[in-house]
Amino acid sequence: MLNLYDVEVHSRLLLGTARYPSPAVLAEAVRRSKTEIVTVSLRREAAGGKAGGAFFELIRELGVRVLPNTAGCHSVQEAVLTAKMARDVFRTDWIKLEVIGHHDTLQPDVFGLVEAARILTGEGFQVFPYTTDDLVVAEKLLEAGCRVLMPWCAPIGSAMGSVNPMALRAFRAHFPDVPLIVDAGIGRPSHAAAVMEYGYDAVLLNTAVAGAGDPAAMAEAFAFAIDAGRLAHGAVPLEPRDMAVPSTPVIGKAVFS
Ligand SMILES: CC(=O)[C@@H](O)[C@H](O)COP(=O)(O)O
Repeated sequence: MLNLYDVEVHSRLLLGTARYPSPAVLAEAVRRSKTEIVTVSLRREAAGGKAGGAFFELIRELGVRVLPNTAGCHSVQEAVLTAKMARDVFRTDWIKLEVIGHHDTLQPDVFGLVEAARILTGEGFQVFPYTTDDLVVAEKLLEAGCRVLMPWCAPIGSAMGSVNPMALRAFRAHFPDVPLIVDAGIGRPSHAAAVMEYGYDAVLLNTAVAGAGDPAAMAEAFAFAIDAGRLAHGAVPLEPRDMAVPSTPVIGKAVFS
């Protein structure tokens, strides 16, 4: 079981709800992913006016927990205001906090992120910060009151998978007791399995499912991969070696003799 701010969930896949070909496909992807948590961009959907209302209704009907996000916010003020609106709309203290700092990479503005996290935790929010793999920033986020961290593995929507596996492993090792969710940049189920093998607690992804040829089938594939990665981590995988090691060490002997 995964414990996030005292809420226990079975599924270790958190799914984004943007860019699906249709609401029906989104609903089917959510069902086949077996996710218990979806993230929703309040700014993007609210910008649709009436359509935004219908979308929020659809999300409520999915029967999963909502993690509203501040996607598209580029300043502390915008992110804090969006979080407060999201709390009213979805009646939850959970907020996935994004403060975007760079137009090309959509890299978080980590200074603004820490500031916004401090303000929001002070107002009773339970903050899921989308951050880089920088350990110092992560420490500051914990000091600001975050009890979950969400490091990226590659830029949002890039589908690259982990571009710096060493940093992600160090991040995991540095915060053994903090729930860690890899967020953004996952492109394939194998990428998700890899970060779960590093010992991450969960994965949040959107583009890789919404943009797939068959989003619902891909959602299910991710669910299997995440479970496989988790199982493999618990089974303690071998470390790679430089040299060959014979897998059949004793030559000429009968099996088990
Ligand atoms: C939906 C959402 O929250 C994204 O901002 C998130 O970071 C996912 O990124 P990918 O689309 O790369 O999976």
